[in-house]
Amino acid sequence: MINTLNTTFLTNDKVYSERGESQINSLKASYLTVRMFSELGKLDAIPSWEIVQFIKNYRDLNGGFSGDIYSVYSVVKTLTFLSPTHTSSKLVTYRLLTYVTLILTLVSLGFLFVIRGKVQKIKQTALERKAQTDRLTGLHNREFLEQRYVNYQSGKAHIALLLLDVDHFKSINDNYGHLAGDEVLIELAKLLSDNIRKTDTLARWGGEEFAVLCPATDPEHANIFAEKLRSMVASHSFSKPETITCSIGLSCSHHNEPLKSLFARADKALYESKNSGRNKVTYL
Ligand SMILES: Nc1nc2c(ncn2[C@@H]2O[C@H](COP(=O)(O)OP(=O)(O)OP(=O)(O)O)[C@@H](O)[C@H]2O)c(=O)[nH]1
Repeated sequence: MINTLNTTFLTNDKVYSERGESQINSLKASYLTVRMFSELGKLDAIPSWEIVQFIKNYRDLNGGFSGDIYSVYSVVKTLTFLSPTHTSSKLVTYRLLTYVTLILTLVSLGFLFVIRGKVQKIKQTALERKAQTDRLTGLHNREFLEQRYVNYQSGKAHIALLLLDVDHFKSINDNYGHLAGDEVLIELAKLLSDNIRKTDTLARWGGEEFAVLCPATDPEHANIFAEKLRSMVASHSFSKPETITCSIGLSCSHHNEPLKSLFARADKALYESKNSGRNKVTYL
């Protein structure tokens, strides 16, 4: 197209015009504008830089465009922008960008979904752990021990339950203060947890009372273990007061015995240990 224009409209004095002769800029401009519009369908075939270059040849002496040529230049620019190739390539780009954005959004959403699920699980686990943990000592609480008992019950072996209660704990509070009493409970919790098997479950049953569940433990070994704990507590050096003792009630489960009845015997045994002078182990 540019060659055609060149040969058709180039005048002797190298000025383009409507009729190939005119030196009037406005005529050149209007012709080129109309021509560009009519070529709109073919605009794809002409690289825009070629057209732009063509028009740039009309720079004035100072290197700028005269008003008319400048308007043609602008029209070409606009037409180039509106040309099907330009539009369609833009459309492809937009479409591509949309797909990429969509994929990125989906991936991000999926990622967020997974993260959210994990955070929720962590929160849930933390909540469950909190609900099953004694705040003062950090030991498991009664609810946790009850659940463990159900798990232990799957086997046929004995399960031993020890109830351990600090002797005269009220007098510790009275003589040394409630905080010192708390410290005794914390120290005792650590001492006990350091001296049970990994398979045993230690819990703070309430107040100054602790419980130990020992799976696969017959009465003979449960007695030996309870006695070991009792003497260990009695000989341990605590902060304030230095010495404390504890009484222990012990029972071993019969086949499929509910925790309630196992606990009732251990509690009765503990009561007997207290009544027979404390710092003792009783098995029932
Ligand atoms: N410091 C402290 N004291 C507690 C806590 N829980 C319960 N107690 C106290 O423990 C004391 C238990 O007293 P009692 O039930 O009379 O038993 P005891 O003085 O240990 O006497 P015996 O069990 O018969 O040897 C009460 O004074 C409770 O207030 C606790 O978390 N911290």
